[in-house]
Amino acid sequence: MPDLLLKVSGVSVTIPTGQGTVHAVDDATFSINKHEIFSLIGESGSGKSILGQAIMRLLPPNAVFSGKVELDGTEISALSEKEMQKVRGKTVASIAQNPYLAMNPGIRVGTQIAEPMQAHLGMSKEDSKARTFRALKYFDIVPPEVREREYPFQYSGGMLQRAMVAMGTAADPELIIADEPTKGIDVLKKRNIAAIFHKVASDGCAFLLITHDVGFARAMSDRIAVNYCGQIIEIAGKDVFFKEPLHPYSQALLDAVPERGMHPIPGLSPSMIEVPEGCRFHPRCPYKMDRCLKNPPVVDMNGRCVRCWMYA
Ligand SMILES: Nc1ncnc2c1ncn2[C@@H]1O[C@H](COP(=O)(O)OP(=O)(O)OP(=O)(O)O)[C@@H](O)[C@H]1O
Repeated sequence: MPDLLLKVSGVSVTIPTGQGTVHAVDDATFSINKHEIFSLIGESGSGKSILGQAIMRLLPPNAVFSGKVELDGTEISALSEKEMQKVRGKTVASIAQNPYLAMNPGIRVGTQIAEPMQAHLGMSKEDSKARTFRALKYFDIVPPEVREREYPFQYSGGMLQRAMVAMGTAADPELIIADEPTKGIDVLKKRNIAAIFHKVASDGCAFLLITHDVGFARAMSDRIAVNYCGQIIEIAGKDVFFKEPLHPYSQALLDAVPERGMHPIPGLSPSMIEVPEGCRFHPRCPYKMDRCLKNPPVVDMNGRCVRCWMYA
């Protein structure tokens, strides 16, 4: 039996806006095992980041959350903000999209990497400094005694990205949530990020990768979840998923990648405010049936899940 780390049960998030209520996440249910790399893929605006924020409890202040998130047996969705602050960084850490926004420009990089070690592991300044040196070397940020004293603007983009991973992993979290780690970076840097993540994962850390980069998800993951219009519509092991995606949206998403001819997905992405009735993909689905106007059940086939009437 794999060792369960994260269990997300029936999580929904709505965000009231002047234009109406955004149904950002609807009934998300999945789990991540220890040491597993789990990717959440899907079109831009489909609610992937909001789901990551819901797990970290870093939602916009007006967002309405329901459901349950358990991490290592603790229901973190029921913790007070003060208790959650201890969990953030220590058990679950996030790596943001943009290192230039995520790191404080006025604080030396070494100090920023050492901070979670002091806050979460109770390390002294000296011990955290020694460990920061080791982390900088580990992530090829050298020479550490020079780099440690530098500010973010003195780093190259790739180096800063690695420093951000060093910061995220500083307190040995069990789970890292990385939101679009390859956004806007070239192929070479993407390979670097993949290598770094594999290195961290081989040391025992699990990952929730949030990405619309299907190729990156394929190279990295053990399992894949596909998000469409706020709902997870398929979860499968990486190999079976890429060999035989079941949901018509998953099939269309894979056909849209360059290796498969870049066929555009027909129709427009639906509004997250006025979401389609029943199956949210039915207005664009080539296999649409009458019953697709009703909410499809999630069909579980030995751990492979698909939200589609064709398999019910
Ligand atoms: N603070 C907010 N207030 C209102 N709506 C928001 C807010 N943040 C996100 N949304 C909306 O929630 C929906 C989901 O957004 P989210 O950022 O999670 O999508 P995504 O799949 O991560 O997209 P991307 O890949 O472009 O980051 C979108 O319709 C977005 O406009």
